[in-house]
Amino acid sequence: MDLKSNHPAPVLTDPVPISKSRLGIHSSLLPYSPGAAFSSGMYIAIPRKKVIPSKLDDVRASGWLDAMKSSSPPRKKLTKDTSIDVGPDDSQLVYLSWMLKYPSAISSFERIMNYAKGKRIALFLDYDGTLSPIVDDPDRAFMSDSMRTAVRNVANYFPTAIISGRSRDKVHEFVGLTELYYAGSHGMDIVGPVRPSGNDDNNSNCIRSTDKQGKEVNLFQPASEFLPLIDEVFSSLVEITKGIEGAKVENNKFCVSVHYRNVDEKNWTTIAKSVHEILKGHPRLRLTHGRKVLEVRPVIDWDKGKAVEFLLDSLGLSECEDVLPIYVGDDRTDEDAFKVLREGNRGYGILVSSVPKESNAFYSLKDPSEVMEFLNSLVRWKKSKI
Ligand SMILES: O=P(O)(O)OC[C@H]1O[C@H](O[C@H]2O[C@H](CO)[C@@H](O)[C@H](O)[C@H]2O)[C@H](O)[C@@H](O)[C@@H]1O
Repeated sequence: MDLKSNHPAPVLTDPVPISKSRLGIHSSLLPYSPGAAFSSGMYIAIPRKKVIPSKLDDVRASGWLDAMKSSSPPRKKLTKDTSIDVGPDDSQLVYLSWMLKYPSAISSFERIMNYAKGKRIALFLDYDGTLSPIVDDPDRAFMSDSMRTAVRNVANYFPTAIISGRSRDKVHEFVGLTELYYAGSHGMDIVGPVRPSGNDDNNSNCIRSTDKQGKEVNLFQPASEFLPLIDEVFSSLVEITKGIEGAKVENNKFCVSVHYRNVDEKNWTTIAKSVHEILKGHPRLRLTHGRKVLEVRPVIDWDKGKAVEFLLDSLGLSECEDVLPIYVGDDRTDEDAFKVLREGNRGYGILVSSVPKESNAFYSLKDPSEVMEFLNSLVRWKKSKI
């Protein structure tokens, strides 16, 4: 295998993801990595700030527990930028008012397609909660056959990539299609096309390889040096949480998920404390919050937004006025991608949510069944143009 790519290397920075700043976790509570710990020269050193204290009170003070509680549809709903308590009768009204800000991508379909006229659409899809419904057992989050058909059809007409927090192998196994590109571990493990220009690469994290079908691809793993550490931390987390009923630790290759969906709420503090204990010994790792899951990942400046940029570049679609990227996702980690599209005024983020949430997305869809409807509409629209 020879080394190819000219994508810029990730730079280690002070990571304050949207999710954290929104959740009240101050950046100084996140672990930092001393630059000296990195060997590849890819990273810019930043000074180590605060060491996270280990006391249980600090787990609470850092906002972890609040974040854990808010990681499932809460009784508190958001109207505009305000949190208020509402009764069940009001919830529909609140949802409708939220949809004024994030209109349905189905009812706005014509408008989106008017904007897409003359443009090439590139599609990016999250997996859990977007293509498959959220279920209690992460190993059984299967997508339906009809969704698979919809994704296959859409990938026949538009360059399409799945960008998931899961390991790339796992999400590929769940989706089971060869027509698309896959990015696992929140974009830290990408198999993308060999760039059309065939440009050579001086980035050691990008490797020219072949996929299972024998097609030439680029494998990009910006956190490859973290692999042994992630394995070690995975084992420690399995060990430290094994007495907590319902806890499940998932190895996602370049990140680790600690699930608490099936843990009694009275034990969430114990879960938080366990993860906190592990993280405080590993300043090169940080925490993000997902849907009833704590995710431990390397401190590198790489996320789903960067993965979208990388894939657009690999597809020869970056810096093109006539390209319209659309990203569909449901999770806090998808906000990084929504933000990239919104800030660059480049394309549309579509948030999948049945409850009001502040987001960097432009549009919304209620659930995976609406995602499927949207994908089918895209295919019908494209066919009508041919
Ligand atoms: O980026 P994604 O594809 O959305 O992956 C994010 C996490 O999804 C999975 O967990 C979530 O879905 C599970 C199955 O429905 C659910 O049980 C869990 O509570 C959710 O957090 C996956 O298991 C994680 O590893 C991913 O990081």
